[in-house]
This record gives sequence, structure tokens and C-alpha cells, in this order.
Amino acid sequence: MERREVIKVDHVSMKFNLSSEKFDSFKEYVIKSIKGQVSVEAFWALKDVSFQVYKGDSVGLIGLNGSGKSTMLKTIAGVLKPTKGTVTVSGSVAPLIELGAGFDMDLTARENVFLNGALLGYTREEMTRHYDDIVKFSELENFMNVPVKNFSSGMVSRLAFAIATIGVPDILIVDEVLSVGDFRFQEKCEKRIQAMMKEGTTILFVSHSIDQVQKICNKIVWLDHGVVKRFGDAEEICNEYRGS
Ligand SMILES: Nc1ncnc2c1ncn2[C@@H]1O[C@H](COP(=O)(O)OP(=O)(O)OP(=O)(O)O)[C@@H](O)[C@H]1O
Repeated sequence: MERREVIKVDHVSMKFNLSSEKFDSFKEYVIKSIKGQVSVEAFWALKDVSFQVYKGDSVGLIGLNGSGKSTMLKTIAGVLKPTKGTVTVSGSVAPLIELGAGFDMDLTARENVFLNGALLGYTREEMTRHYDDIVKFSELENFMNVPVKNFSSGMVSRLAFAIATIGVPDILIVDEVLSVGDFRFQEKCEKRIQAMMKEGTTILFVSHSIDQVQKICNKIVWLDHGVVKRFGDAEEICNEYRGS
């Protein structure tokens, strides 16, 4: 199997500034921040994280709430810039993070297909070609002319998943999105991800279902308070995680 490195996470640390003060209004916040009276505390969500991902790997990020999984995925997706260290990514990336975040809720599902497609870098012609597949996969045939604000959260996720997975990206980033939608739809999404893996797509995957992680992933990064506790074989680390 080809062992081409597609993601290199090199000594990455991420700092967030947390303000513990409460402000009665935005005006009060602005005045105090101009006067330098807002005290902020540094919080390191990732601390010196390093790992490499090779083409065709499917890597699961596991760890308790707040351990830094989503922050790590967002730095790889280019949504966040690390405070220290570097992330090098080669190839196209399809991020399935916060599904539906790019939707305009007042527009119809149909209009959002084209809007979201444009945000993902597709032309109108490309989206027209993929339109029927998106409608069929999301099973929203009867709802395409309905404003998305009237959709349930599961319907929003189905539409967003169908749009985000129309191509075969080099790297697919999946953050918790399979926990939305019903059981049957989750299976359908899993199948689509597995089909992409067969085509050679590299997967980065976050889910609180350790069984789902073990089913999809061959490697694991186990994060603990922003630090890599373990990195390696999925089966071994998932079993260790279950027993921890
Ligand atoms: N924009 C932000 N500003 C301040 N703190 C943040 C921000 N984003 C994340 N954090 C903090 O960083 C830590 C890691 O958050 P992150 O969402 O990466 O964890 P996670 O492992 O994905 O958690 P979960 O399993 O709950 O989804 C948390 O303590 C969180 O409060």
C-alpha cells in the first residue's frame, strides 16, 4: 500500500483566551476592553500535539468532553490557525463540521444546495449535475421548495451531509455528524464514508460512539486534556479506552 503522508501535525498547540467576567452590555465590554480592564485567562486546548496521517488511513480522534478533538479537526480543516506549531495538509479537504452552518435558513432547500455548493467551491453547473443525487440521498424529495427554517435538525443534517459528500475528496473530516439523523440514515452515511475510503479518501473521524470509531478507523489519536495520550492501532487503543 502507498505510504504517502497527507497530513502532518507538528508540535501544535492552541491557546484560547477565556474571559471570566460578566458584562451587562456589549457597550460595557467595549469600554472596558479599550481601557484594558478586561482580564483574560489563557487556556491551552491543545498542547504540543504531533502525529502523521498517510493516504488511505482512517484516523479516529477519541477522548473525553473538552479533550480537544474538535479543535484539532478545525486546525486540520484550516478553520483555526494553531497558536504554535504547524499543520501541513496535501489534497482537497471536505469538512463535515457543524453541518448546516453554511445554510441560510430563510432560503429553500433547493436554494441552499446551490448556495452551499458555491461555499464549498463548486460551480452552478457542477451543482446542477449533482442535484438529483443530493435530493435522493437526503430523501427530501417533497421538501426541496420549503425554507430550511422549517426543517427538523435531522433534515438539515441530511441535506448538508448529502451536499458535502458529492465528490470524492482526498481527505474527509467528520466531526460527530453521524450522531444526528436517525439510525437508518446513520447507516447510509457510514456506507457512503466507507465507499469513499475504498476510493482512497483519507478519513479523520470524531464520534462519541467508540464502536462506530472502531468500525471505521484503523488508527487512533487519543487526546487527554489537549495532550496525545496514545497514537496507534485502532483496535488496541479502543479496547484500552473502553477499559479506562
Ligand atoms: N472558541 C473557543 N474559545 C474558547 N475556548 C474554546 C473554544 N473552542 C474550544 N474551546 C475549549 O477548548 C477545549 C477543547 O474543546 P473541543 O471542542 O476541542 O473538545 P472536544 O474534545 O471536541 O469536546 P466534546 O467531546 O465535548 O465535543 C474545551 O475546554 C473548550 O471549552
